[in-house]
Parts: sequence; C-alpha cells; structure tokens
Amino acid sequence: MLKPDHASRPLWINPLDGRIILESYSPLAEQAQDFLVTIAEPVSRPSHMHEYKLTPYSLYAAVSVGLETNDIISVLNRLSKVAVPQNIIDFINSCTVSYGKVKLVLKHNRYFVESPHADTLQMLLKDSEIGPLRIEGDDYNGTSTTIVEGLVRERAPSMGELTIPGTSKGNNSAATAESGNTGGDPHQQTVEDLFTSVVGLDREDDDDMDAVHSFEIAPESVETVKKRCQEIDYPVLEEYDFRNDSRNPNLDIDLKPSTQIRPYQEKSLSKMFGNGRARSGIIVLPCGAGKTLVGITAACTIKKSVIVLCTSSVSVMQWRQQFLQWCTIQPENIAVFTSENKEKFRNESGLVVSTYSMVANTRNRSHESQKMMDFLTSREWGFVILDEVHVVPAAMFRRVVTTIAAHAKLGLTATLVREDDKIDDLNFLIGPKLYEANWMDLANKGHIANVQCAEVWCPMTNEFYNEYLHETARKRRLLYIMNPKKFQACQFLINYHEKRGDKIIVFSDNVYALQAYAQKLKKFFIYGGTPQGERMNILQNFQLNPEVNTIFLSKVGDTSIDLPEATCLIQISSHYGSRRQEAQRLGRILRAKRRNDEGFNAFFYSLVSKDTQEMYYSTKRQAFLVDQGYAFKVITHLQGMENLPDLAYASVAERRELLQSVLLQNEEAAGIENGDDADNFVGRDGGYVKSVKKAKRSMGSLSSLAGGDDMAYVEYNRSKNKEKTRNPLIKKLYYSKKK
Ligand SMILES: Nc1ncnc2c1ncn2[C@@H]1O[C@H](COP(=O)(O)OP(=O)(O)OP(=O)(O)O)[C@@H](O)[C@H]1O
Repeated sequence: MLKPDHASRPLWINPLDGRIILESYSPLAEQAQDFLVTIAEPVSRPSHMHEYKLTPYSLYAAVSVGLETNDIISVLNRLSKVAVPQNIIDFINSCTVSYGKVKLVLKHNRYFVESPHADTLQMLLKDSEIGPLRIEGDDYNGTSTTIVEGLVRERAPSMGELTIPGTSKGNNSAATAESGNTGGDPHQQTVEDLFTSVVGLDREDDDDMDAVHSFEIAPESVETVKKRCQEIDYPVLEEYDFRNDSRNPNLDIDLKPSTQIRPYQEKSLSKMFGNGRARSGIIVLPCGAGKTLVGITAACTIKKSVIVLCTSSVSVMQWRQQFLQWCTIQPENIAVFTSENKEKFRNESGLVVSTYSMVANTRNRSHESQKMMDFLTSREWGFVILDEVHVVPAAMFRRVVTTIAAHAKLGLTATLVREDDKIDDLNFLIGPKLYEANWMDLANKGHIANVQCAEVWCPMTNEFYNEYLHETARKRRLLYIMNPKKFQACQFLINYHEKRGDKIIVFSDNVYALQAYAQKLKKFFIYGGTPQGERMNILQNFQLNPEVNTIFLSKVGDTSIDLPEATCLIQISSHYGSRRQEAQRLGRILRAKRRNDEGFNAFFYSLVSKDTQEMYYSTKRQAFLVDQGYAFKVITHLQGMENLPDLAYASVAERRELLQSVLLQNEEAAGIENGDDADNFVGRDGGYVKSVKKAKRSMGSLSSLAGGDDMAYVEYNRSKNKEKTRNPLIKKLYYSKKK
C-alpha cells in the first residue's frame, strides 16, 4: 500500500524480484542514487526512470564499504513509496548476515584468514574444502598472540583520521561532496543526515575494538578458499591496513599541489578508503572520466610499492606519463616492464608498470624477463592497479593475482560487461564493485561530453544484396561492410561534419574495408601494421593540422588512443555484438576538449547495412549504452546525399567494379584485425551474452543531431527483451533452501 506522502518519496520496490524503480526527477534523486548505487546494481538509467536491482553481489559490496543491514533497510524504507516488502527485508537480511565477517589479510608475505568471530573461523575450519588448506605456522608477528583452538588471536589494528590527497576534506566528507546540499527542506535534511551517517562512511569498523582471530593458508590456496567462501555465502573481504604496515618500506609519492581530483573521483576513493584501510575492489567510471587519476590518487594514499597492469604497451607508457604528470614520484622510482623494456627501480620501494601478458605468460621467457619476474614475485607489494579489468580472461587474472603478492587490489573499468559471461569471476578475484558512476550525470556536469548517437540504415544495393543471399557467412560480412550505400553515407557524413568544423574518427575493425574506404576518400589510416613513427605522425597531424580532419582507425584505436580533438565518430565495421567495444569507441569522444563550449555536442554514427545480420549485431552492441541513458536515433535517409559532388559509386558500372573486387577477396579479408588488446582475450564468435537487452530506437532528426534540417527519420521501437538469466533473487532464495 502506498504511504500517504508517497509523492515526495522517490522509489518503488517490486516485491516479486527486488527491482527498484527510481524517479530520477525527484528532488531526492541524487541522494537516492548515491545510496542505490551502493546497495544495488544499476540496470538502466535513462532520463526519467532508473532501474536498479538488489543482488547478493551488490549487497556484498554494500557491506564491504561499511553499510550495515539495518541501515540498508531503514534508508530504503525512508525513500520508498511503499513499506519495504517483508521478503525483500528477509533477502537483505539473509545476504548480509554472513557478509563482511571474513577477511583475507596478507602479512609478512603470508596469507591469513581473519575474523573477529572465532565461531565463524571454526566453522570455516570444519568445512571439508577449507579445513585441510590451513597450514600450521608461527603467528605473524611472534609477539603477544595466543593460539586458541588452532586460531591465532591478536589485537586488531586501530584506525585514525585518514586523508586522501587531492581532496578538500579527507575521506569522510567525500561521499556527500557532490550531492550539493539544497538546504531548507526538513525532509531533505533528514535524508542528508542519514546519508552522512550511512553512505558517508564516517564510522569505524566495529571489529577494530576487539581481538581478531586468524589461521594461515598457503598462497596457492587463496583462490580456492575465496571461491569456497563465496559459495557458502561468507565472501572474503580483502583489506590492507597500510598505515600500520611497518614491514614494507614507504614510497615517496604524493599528488602535486596543483592536482585536484573531481568530486566523483573523490567519492569513488572514499568507498575504497572509508574505514582507514584500503579495500580491494572495482571502481567503474565512464571512458574518459579519469580512471588513471583515481588509481594514482589511491597509490598516493597507500604510499607503498605499486604495480600497474594494463592491456597494451601503449597504455603502459601512458600510465607512466600520467604518474609523472599528476604526482611527485621520481622517474628513477618508476620501472617499465614490457617486451622492449625491463628496468627495475633502484630504491627499496617503487612503481612498476607492465602488461597482463608480460606477467601471466610463462612460456618462452627470456633471461631478462625471468629476472624481472623474480623481482616481482619475490617481494610484497602494497598495491596493484588492474586496468581494464573486464577484458582480461579469468585464467590470466588468476595467474597474475596468484603470482603477485599484493595487499590491496584496485580494478578499474568503464564497462563492467563481458561478452563471455565471466563477470562474476572478478568478484572473487579482485573484490566487490566499490563504486559506479552515472554517465549521464557526468555529462550533465561537463566532466564528459554530451553525445548524440545515431544508427544510419544503409540499404544494400541490388547487386550486393543478391550476392549477400548466396555467399558464405564470412563473405557476407565483407559484403555488408563494403556496401556502396554505406560508403556513400560515410562520405556524406565526413563531408557534412568537416564543414561544421568537426574532427572525425572513422572506425573499422575490418582492415580490408579500412584501407579501401580511406584510400578512396584520400584520408590517412592507422591499423596494427602501421609503424609507430607513422602512427605518431598521423595522430599529430590530426591534432594540429587544420587540413587533416578525418582519420581512419582499426581496433587499435578502440582504447589506448587519447585524442581530445575528436568530436565525431563514424563506425563502419565493428566486433559483432560487443557492447564493450561500442562503449569504448564512444569513449574516444567523451573527452572532447570542446565539451564545455556552450551547446556543444559530439556525434556518434553507426553505419549499418539494412536487412543484413549487421542490424542484429548493432542492436546488441547498443544495449550497454542504452542502459546508461543514451538514445540511438535511427536515420533512414540522408537527404542531399545523392547530390553530393563526387559521390562515390554513383554509377552502376562503378558499383559492379567494386563488387567484383570484393568477391575476389579471399575469406581472410572478412576477418577482424588481431591486436594486443581487449578483444583477443574475449571469444570472437560474435560474443554472445545471455542477458543482453535490445536497444530501443527512437525517432529523431539529424537537425537535432547535427544542426541540419533536411533529413528524415522514422520511429522504430522494439519491446525490451525479457531477461534470460535467472533472477539473482530467486537464485539466492533457491540456494538458501537447498542448504
Ligand atoms: N581531476 C582531473 N583534473 C583534470 N583533468 C583530469 C582529471 N581527471 C581526469 N582528467 C583528464 O581526463 C582525461 C581522461 O582521463 P583518463 O585517460 O584517465 O580516462 P579513462 O577513464 O582512463 O578513460 P578510458 O576508459 O577511455 O581509458 C585525461 O586527459 C586526464 O588528464
């Protein structure tokens, strides 16, 4: 039943499945969002209504950033239009009762399972999988501890005030920093108060007053123990009490006085350092929102030796450069470990930047690499930063996480989606999601650019469609990418946007098409085979030369290229249904330098050949961005295109010639380029995902998109796909019953 003052309360909870709908226009929406993102998974956040769902993982994350069961229920109740249903209360209770009780602590290069509750540890020791993994040994500091029934008991470390560098007030104020107290309204005030105490994380861990108990396990058992704990609903939290770590030498590193971190960066860090220790987990921020600086600030807070792992050697150099730009670390304390570079740092503590594959690949290691690996594995690291966590396969992660002994792990990503459905692995390999920012929010505040997205439907020409119907799957792919109408649309859009003063990146995963388009249009292109010097030259020209306004990039440009000049993207070929690639490509223009200009918009066009399989992939690709609140407009006709001077493939003869050359290509030409990043890690079978929702297409006009007023649109709506995965709520209840 609705509460009498329901109109002033912003959310509604579905008693059947734990879904929460938030009215995002409510005056309380911002605070409510803060809270919901802490306790629930954001499912979809378009402009007026946001959808979240409570899952065992999200509640685990809530507990691990310091929330307690009663806080969660009481804030939900306060914000909800109806009383929180009893089954939801039971669900929250059942998920949180056992969470946060067990911690994994690395001390003096040895792993201890720790808990303030001796009975919990006794229960773990009785478990048939965990029990035998306990190893006998001395306690970790050889002093005033006592062995109680096989457990080591010692005083828990005490907390003090912790300040995160680069922030105005230190960690405690961080969670409310961005909410902008509106004041006046007493109801609002109460919620504010509640948030300061609940989301503001300004309390200390309850367990630090008491003794803690622990038992030791071998490093190779860590993963099994974590996995088993997860299965029996006692997920392990990893925390690092870095301020009381006197064994590992401090690293001389601080943010430069000129470095100011942004409110959402501060907020994400406050979740990590909320109780004075460093919690391991994942921070999710949109592309271009500054994940690097978040990682750097965390390193400056912990001040111990750090390892950064990235997906490519280009990113390695960018991380190194960003460390030097934002903080005071001396270049001689930074070591780069890539196939070209194998330096160590000379002091007793330092920073190493490397790639996942350098650390995880054990085969054919050179003598130099092996020496470097010995250096990495022989010591205890304060902190490891794992960049782009969503793309690294679980097996590789496992190897990295088990070979490097690090006290705290921070995973960074923009898109916590994977096409291989392995996302859950990240939870136990790294830790819970600590924070996830809202893309639209950051765009509205000018931290990332506003983007207009459009899907351009290009009809296949008769000749191409005829062949399409009869060819093999791979050749079909080449036919829909090389469709002359798509080429013309691309030519028209480049022309249109160059005239507006935009800088344009055209993306093609397919290298044959990349070269064919670029050469025909007389534009520069970069793909995996372009030598480094030439790449730099093209990129510099794109940035500085007013004559070079369009470049073509293969998937080497998906992630590691930082081009704040770019304001328009055109995608002509992509990696099947990859939601992540779509988001990352969009990320190339989110950092547009001109984003704060009055009324500025960036543009993202996806060119799709009509009535081909590409349409199906395209819809799947958009699902993630649609959930972030982006609306894809459909353009069916680019008015004026036929009259473009020098329009390519305007005559039947030219189109036939193109068709002949496409048909002459062998099937290899239809493939996707190999690179050293992301997609090589993920299956390339079209990347099917279980719970993909279809994107919704809506009516729009290119005039609203790009200032033109002579183009036509249609409205195209598809009902939302029903989720195919089992609801976690049901899964959870089912699981508890079985137990
Ligand atoms: N607090 C800040 N103050 C000023 N500039 C910032 C701040 N945070 C980030 N930036 C700038 O924003 C840009 C994007 O940052 P960064 O490359 O870390 O983004 P990202 O989140 O890693 O993006 P991607 O996922 O696309 O790699 C950079 O040019 C960076 O210098």
